[in-house]
Amino acid sequence: MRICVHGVGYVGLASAALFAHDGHDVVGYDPDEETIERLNRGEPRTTEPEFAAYVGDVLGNGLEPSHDPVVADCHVICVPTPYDASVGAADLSYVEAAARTVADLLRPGDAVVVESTVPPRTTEDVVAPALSAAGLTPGEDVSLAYCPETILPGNIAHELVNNDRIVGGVDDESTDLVATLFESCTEGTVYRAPDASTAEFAKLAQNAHRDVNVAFANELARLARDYGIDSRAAIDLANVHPRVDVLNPGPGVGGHCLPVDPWFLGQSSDELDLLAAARRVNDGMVGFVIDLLEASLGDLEDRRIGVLGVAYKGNVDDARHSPGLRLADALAGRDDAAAAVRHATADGGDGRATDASVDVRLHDPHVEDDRLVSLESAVDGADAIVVTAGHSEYRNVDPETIAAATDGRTIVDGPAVLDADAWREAGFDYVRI
Ligand SMILES: NC(=O)C1=CN([C@@H]2O[C@H](COP(=O)(O)OP(=O)(O)OC[C@H]3O[C@@H](n4cnc5c(N)ncnc54)[C@H](O)[C@@H]3O)[C@@H](O)[C@H]2O)C=CC1
Ligand SMILES: CC(=O)N[C@@H]1[C@@H](OP(=O)(O)OP(=O)(O)OC[C@H]2O[C@@H](n3ccc(=O)[nH]c3=O)[C@H](O)[C@@H]2O)O[C@H](C(=O)O)[C@@H](O)[C@@H]1O
Repeated sequence: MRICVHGVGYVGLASAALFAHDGHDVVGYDPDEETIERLNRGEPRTTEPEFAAYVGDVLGNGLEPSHDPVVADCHVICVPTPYDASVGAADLSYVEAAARTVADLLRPGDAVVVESTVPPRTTEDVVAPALSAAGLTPGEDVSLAYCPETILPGNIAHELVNNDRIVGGVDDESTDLVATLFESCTEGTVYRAPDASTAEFAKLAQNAHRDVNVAFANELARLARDYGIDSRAAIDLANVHPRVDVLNPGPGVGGHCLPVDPWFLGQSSDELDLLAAARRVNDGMVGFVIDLLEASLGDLEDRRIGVLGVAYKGNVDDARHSPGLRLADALAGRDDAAAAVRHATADGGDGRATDASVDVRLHDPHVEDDRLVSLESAVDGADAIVVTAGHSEYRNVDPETIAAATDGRTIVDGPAVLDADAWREAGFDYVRI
């Protein structure tokens, strides 16, 4: 089958490679020139060697990167779906643009799959009408189904092939056709949803579930501090119960999925309550880190703080909705950060931005960003260091070497990746969430 994947970022490239490995003739279309050039050079944008090898096996050999979309038996839409906080809704402009592109290429009998994460009813109410505008009706002339992607950045090569899938079409024939396509290329079970909207809802429910569960761990961490208890020790003990599985607290929930998907779920409903509270708890962790810094340093005015890790979590290169960047903005007292934190706490949460102007130095070994400096510069003369992403590189940093460079002796270990004893022995006030 000839398949055209629209958008070859993190998700589209993975899907395109999956289809190519199954023997399909795949074109990976992206309007971003650099993305296509990188692929043409055989340099996919990933920090995961296994996934790079998986893509490398098919690049130019079943998977052709392209600046132009092409006629195909199946079109797969993997474009961005950011959250537009100014209007409190998903920005579906990329999905709409991709659907219009597909509409111009569609032939009777072709199939269209939406993989982008979208609010419930998007496939039915946004994609289907855009496709129909060019004359072919989904469910009658062409197939249309929603099949969410569930790969975990950090473990893409494994999850791409092994995760179960959900497929929901605008009619049974669409569901069957797309489910059969995925059954052929994956090892997991492919579940048929009653319709596209149920599949969209289920995807969002998965991410909202994780967001709420991280919020639970984060709230326990804040409670534990008030009792002078190490939250991680308490959580480990709580987890010995066979039906309890508390996640890890940390400096906040980042990435472009968990922080936005609960809002997608509540976009056309007034019922969002627990999920909104969880969002406030997770966004408020930046304020909690500032509390920890103040407890150790006192007033933060004119302090120098090294923030290590601006990726949204350990060992990835993606800095979207990064807790590290939000902390840096809040410490520097930037207006946009203050506004974001106020937004998160509008209902009385306790995240906050400082009024102080702090000299923040950012470091990350995986992310490309002009604001980043070397590790040496990030810690040089620092009053405190905060680890905000649990990259493997930070585990091996020698506390004695850092102590020789810093002015202060405060370290806040957000994801708890450091050797507490070693840092304490080097004279640091070691604090973990
Ligand atoms: N990154 C992840 O781990 C996961 C992401 N998702 C969802 O998948 C979707 C895509 O996310 P990512 O791959 O992370 O985004 P991304 O930003 O890495 O990639 C999206 C690509 O789409 C391209 N694009 C933009 N407009 C286009 C158009 N009209 N036609 C064709 N291509 C276009 C962009 O140039 C970009 O390369 C989002 O809805 C996201 O929520 C779902 C599961 C996992
Ligand atoms: C339900 C679920 O596990 N969804 C996954 C999630 O990927 P993502 O990398 O965003 O998830 P993650 O590893 O939980 O990390 C999200 C954020 O939550 C934080 N986090 C995570 C787990 C934890 O115990 N504590 C914690 O603080 C991370 O540090 C990070 O900032 O969202 C992806 C997506 O939809 O984009 C999805 O494909 C993935 O399967």
